[in-house]
Amino acid sequence: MSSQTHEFKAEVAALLNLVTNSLYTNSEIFLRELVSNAADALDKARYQALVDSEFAGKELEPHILITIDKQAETLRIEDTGIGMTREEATQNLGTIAHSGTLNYLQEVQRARAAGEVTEASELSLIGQFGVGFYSSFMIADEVVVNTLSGKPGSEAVVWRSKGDGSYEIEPGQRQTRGTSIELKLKSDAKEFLDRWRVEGLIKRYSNYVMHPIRLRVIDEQGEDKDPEPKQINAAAAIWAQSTSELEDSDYQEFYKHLMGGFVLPGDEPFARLHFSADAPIQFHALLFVPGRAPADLFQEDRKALQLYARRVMVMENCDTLLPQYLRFIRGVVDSEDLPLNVSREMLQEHKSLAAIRRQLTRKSLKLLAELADEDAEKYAKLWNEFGAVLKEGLHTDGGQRKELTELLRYRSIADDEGGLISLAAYVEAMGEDQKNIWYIAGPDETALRNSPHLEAVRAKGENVLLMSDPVDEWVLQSLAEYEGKAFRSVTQGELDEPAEDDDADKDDDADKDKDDDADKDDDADKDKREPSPIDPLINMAKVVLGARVRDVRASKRLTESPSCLVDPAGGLSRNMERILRMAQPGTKVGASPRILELNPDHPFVAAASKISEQNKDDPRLPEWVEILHDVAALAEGTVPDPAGAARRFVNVLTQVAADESHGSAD
Ligand SMILES: Nc1ncnc2c1ncn2[C@@H]1O[C@H](COP(=O)(O)OP(=O)(O)OP(=O)(O)O)[C@@H](O)[C@H]1O
Repeated sequence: MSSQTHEFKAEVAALLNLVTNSLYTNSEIFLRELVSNAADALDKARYQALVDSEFAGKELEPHILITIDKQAETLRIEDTGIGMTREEATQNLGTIAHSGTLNYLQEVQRARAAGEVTEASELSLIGQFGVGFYSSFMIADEVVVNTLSGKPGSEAVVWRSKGDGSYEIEPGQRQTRGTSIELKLKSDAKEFLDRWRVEGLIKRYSNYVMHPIRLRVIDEQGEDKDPEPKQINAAAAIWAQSTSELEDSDYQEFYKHLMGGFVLPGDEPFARLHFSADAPIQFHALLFVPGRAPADLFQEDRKALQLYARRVMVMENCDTLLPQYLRFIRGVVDSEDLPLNVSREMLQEHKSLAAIRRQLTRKSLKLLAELADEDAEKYAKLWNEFGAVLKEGLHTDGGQRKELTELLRYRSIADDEGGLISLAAYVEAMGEDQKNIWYIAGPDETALRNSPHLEAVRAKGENVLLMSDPVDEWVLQSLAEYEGKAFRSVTQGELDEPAEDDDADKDDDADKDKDDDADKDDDADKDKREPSPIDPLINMAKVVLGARVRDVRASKRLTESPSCLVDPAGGLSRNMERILRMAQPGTKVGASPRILELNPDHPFVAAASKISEQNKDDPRLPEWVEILHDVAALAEGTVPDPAGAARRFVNVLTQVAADESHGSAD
């Protein structure tokens, strides 16, 4: 087949434009990207040779050769990897493998224009996303790829492009399996013809690539200075070395390699776990808890642990080695006991992996628990990054519930600075009279801290956990109690009642039974209610508010505010309803009427009650009742009719002003 010219897909053209025009400050990353592609190709070849008996080039020694050609002013990165067929070259080098890459680049460009991105933060983002093959156009006027696939019957192809919107593809001459990528360096990129510059970059970014990387230099006269090119990377399986042989700096270097080459100051890992196991399965593991949550923590194709079998990488991202709720952990697992010549799908199912996973899970949780014990400050940072993910485990992994429960941390009203508290510390600080672990849940922590619902509990000197993470109440459904103390919401039921029926609390379905339960509890409440001095106002309020409230009653939880809205005991909390609606848009869950509680000791409530007692037809009463309802809704940010509420407030203020000017006129 002869030479053919193809246009790049639109997104590649856009990417190239961004790469050549915005990323010049970090142009050196191209070498790491190309070396990492070459290493991937070598891993793939090694694996393919094991599973496909027809695969060509089995005799080739896996390695990467970098050639600096000072005479031709080119840099070549060559591997004896899997190679590409014509179709693969068209597909892989003509389109963008990761859709996220383009979005990321656009974001960098936008943020740069707005002055929000520093060079360092951009570098760390590149490390996370990888700009890939196209980064070569940052430093090259032309890129020529010579490749031969190991697939039986493949023909060599040459792919070339100037990065200007099109590429050419034609038959090639390459005789051995693998790929060479030749870069015709731009005039301002001649620094990459310098041996020390290139060697330094390899040591910095690619030292732990598990294949030998060799460097060869051809001088200005075309003379080969290194007929036997020397290896410039360590290529060591650090995880298989004993901990006593390794220094902290070795781990730091390896972590950097694992994270794509960049770790910003302050983002160093929170903890690491390096161990080898012999029975029942032999394996080495080197795991890190990263110092910062990655951008892809909640994405399907996020980075996971690398799986090696006898030093051969068999899976770049093996997400079966740890449960989902530990998905933020990064590292390497290498086992002698895994079969190499099976498909990835079969490997994922292999029973050894389940055994490794059990050990890794147990040890990882222990590592976190130790960190929490030894360095509360560091653990608090870790919790802020990964707490939301860890909490998922309480729902999904009953076997580790105890360990996970001890890892939970909450902010609480006892600490205005936002410090975290464990459940153990909470229970430890409980007074003799306190029966429950109090919490308040809602979307906004500041609103929670200021909530009127806390008043009586706070006045008694009891602490309340603040739960502003959407998963918090879900977690409580699988927890229900800690050390025999039930979790109780300060916004639900009567505060001095014992904990409600657990079953009703645990059920997260807003089904009919649940509502019936809540009704039952509520009716029971009504029957045994003591008479209150504000009963006249309560009766009046029930008439004025009608179906908008489930009930009106005198409050035992308010000491300062005049009113608040509470959820019935045993029913779904307002926050939970909100979360269910978010999780299942269009569902009918929620907005069920709530209970209005009035504070008998508040002067406004007392005055309103006195008026209702003396003259239940007083024209001010309906508006005052509405105001008490408005104030309660306002405190939690759920006023149904803001304009109406504002009008009512102004009416009262106008009245106060009129009374005042009367008073001063007298
Ligand atoms: N040296 C090589 N040998 C064989 N295939 C290669 C080589 N270099 C690149 N490729 C192919 O081209 C594809 C695109 O490479 P590119 O670097 O753009 O993305 P990637 O490596 O898949 O992603 P990332 O760089 O984000 O990890 C690769 O997935 C691979 O299939």
